[in-house]
Amino acid sequence: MILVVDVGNTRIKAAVFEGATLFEIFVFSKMELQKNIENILEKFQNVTDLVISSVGDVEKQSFLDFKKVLKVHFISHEDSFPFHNCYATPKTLGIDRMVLASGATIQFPKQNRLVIDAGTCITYDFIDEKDNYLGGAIAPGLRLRYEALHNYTAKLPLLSFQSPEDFIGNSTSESIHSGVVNGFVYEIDGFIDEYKARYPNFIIILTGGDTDFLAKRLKNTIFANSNFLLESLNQTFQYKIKND
Ligand SMILES: Nc1ncnc2c1ncn2[C@@H]1O[C@H](COP(=O)(O)OP(=O)(O)OP(=O)(O)O)[C@@H](O)[C@H]1O
Ligand SMILES: CC(C)(CO)[C@@H](O)C(=O)NCCC(=O)O
Ligand SMILES: [K+]
Repeated sequence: MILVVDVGNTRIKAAVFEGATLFEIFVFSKMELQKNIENILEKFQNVTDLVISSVGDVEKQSFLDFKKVLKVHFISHEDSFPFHNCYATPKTLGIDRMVLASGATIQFPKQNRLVIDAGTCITYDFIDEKDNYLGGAIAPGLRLRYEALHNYTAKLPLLSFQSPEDFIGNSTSESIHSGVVNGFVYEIDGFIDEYKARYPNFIIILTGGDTDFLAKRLKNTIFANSNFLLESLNQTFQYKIKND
C-alpha cells in the first residue's frame, strides 16, 4: 500500500492506495501534518511507501521523520514523467501541475487534454495528443478573490462563498458575489472557448477544492473529479518506479 500526500497552499490532502484502488482520503491542515500521518499509518499498517507532492511551505523534515518506518519519496522535477515538457522554464513549473499533467497523459491517452485545477489558485494545463505539455495559466482561486477584495480595500467585507442572485448585484455583498463567482465562471468558460478556437478536440478534466461548485455552472462538458490530483500522484509514482 502507498500513502500519497498532496501539500497545497491551503490544505493537505492524503490518500491510501493499493494498486489503482483508493481506500480512503484525508484532508487536514499543515499544523496537524505529523499527527495525521501517524494516525493513517496506524490505521493502514501495510503502507510501505510515502509519496509527496508539495507546492506548500511544509518542512521536508516533517516527512523525513517517517523514514524509520517506510520509504519516503518526494516527487521532483528530476523524476521521469510521461510527457515532454515544453515549458520555457521547466524548473519553475509547479510539481502539482506536473503531477496533473502525468495523470491526464496516463488516464486519457492519445488525445488533447486540458486540466483545470480550481484550488487556492486556479491553474490550466494543456497536454496535446502527442504528449507535449504546453503550459497554461495561473490565476487567483475563488476563495483568494474574496480575500483579495477584503485585504486590499478599506470598505469591502470578507464574505464566504455564496451563489449570486443575478449578475447585476444590487448590494455590496451581491456585487461582490457576482464579481467573484460570476467572474470566475465567465473566465473559465472564456478560457475554454480560446482553447476550442485553437484545438477542435480536447477533453477537460476539472479538479481542486472548487470542483463541485464549478461542475454545475460551466457551460462546457467536463470530467469533474476532485480526487484527480491524488489519483495522478499514485499514477506518477507507479510510472516513476517503472521508468527510473
Ligand atoms: N474546507 C475548505 N477549506 C478551504 N477551502 C475550501 C474548503 N472547501 C472548499 N474549499 C474551496 O477550495 C479552494 C481551495 O482549494 P484546495 O483545497 O484544493 O486548495 P489547496 O489545498 O491550496 O490545494 P492546491 O494548492 O492544490 O490548490 C478554495 O477556493 C475554496 O473555495
Ligand atoms: C500555481 C501553483 C501555486 C498552483 O498550486 C503551483 O503550481 C506553483 O507554485 N507553481 C509554480 C509556478 C508555475 O507553475 O509556473
Ligand atoms: K491549484
